[in-house]
Amino acid sequence: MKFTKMHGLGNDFLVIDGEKELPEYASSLAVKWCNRYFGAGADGLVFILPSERADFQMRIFNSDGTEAEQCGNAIRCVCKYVYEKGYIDRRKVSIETLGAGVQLAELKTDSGAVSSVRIDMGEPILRGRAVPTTLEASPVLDWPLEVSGQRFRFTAVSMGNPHCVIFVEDAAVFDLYKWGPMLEEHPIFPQKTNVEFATVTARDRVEMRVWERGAGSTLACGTGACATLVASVLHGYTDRAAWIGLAGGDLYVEWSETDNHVYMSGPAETVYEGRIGQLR
Ligand SMILES: N[C@H](CCC[C@H](N)C(=O)O)C(=O)O
Repeated sequence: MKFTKMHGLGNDFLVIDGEKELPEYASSLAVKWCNRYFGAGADGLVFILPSERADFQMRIFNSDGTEAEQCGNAIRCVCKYVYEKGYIDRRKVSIETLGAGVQLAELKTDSGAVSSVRIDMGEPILRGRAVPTTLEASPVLDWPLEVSGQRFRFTAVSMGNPHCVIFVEDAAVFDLYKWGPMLEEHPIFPQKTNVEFATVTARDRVEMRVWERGAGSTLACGTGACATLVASVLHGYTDRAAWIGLAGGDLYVEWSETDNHVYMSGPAETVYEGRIGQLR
């Protein structure tokens, strides 16, 4: 089976095109192919499929085989792919997702290649399933959480997929590998969660490092960047548009006051095309 290796700020994917419907073995294929030693290596496996509601449908599987409702960096890669393959001849494209509805994208091109994509990521869900119903009514933004003796306060924001945003002294040096896995699997998150550690450095800039549900530490997380901006605005730390600085680079995120939608802008790159599995 052929694939195209792509990434958004180093959050990398194997993109599969040409399937008419999701293969039933998609999950096990993700585990096998995303393995960085025994497979091609990636944070996720992405399928571009036909859609009756949008120009295309995107399905995304984490490297542990779990399917995610949405993926910000992958959706930018999908938009780049379909434009540069000539499937569309316009700079606007709609993508159906599993858990975030149909999302609209605007492409910026430079001599025929897509240089960056601006995605309407839809409305943030603030009382999402990441927060148990017992706490749902509370106006409190910061939820208390204790993990092996360490107390945290987090803001739960869903972008179709769950995010737990924690503001820390210095995200760039925070011990992601120690606390990320424990928070990802904490029972307070019935669907598990992506975990963002954030440090506000200006009204228009937040440094963020991410431990992703089903993928672990990645260089960037698009939905996580959106969740981080929303949490920062809710706390009054930043304006409604800011740069989110990630290990792999910067994303520009805006939370519109007019339509309450979150808009994420950033690059997408193609690395190579390959084929995996027995050639004969
Ligand atoms: N691990 C995420 C899916 C990928 C999201 C991330 N790579 C992005 O760019 O949004 C989850 O299980 O919700």
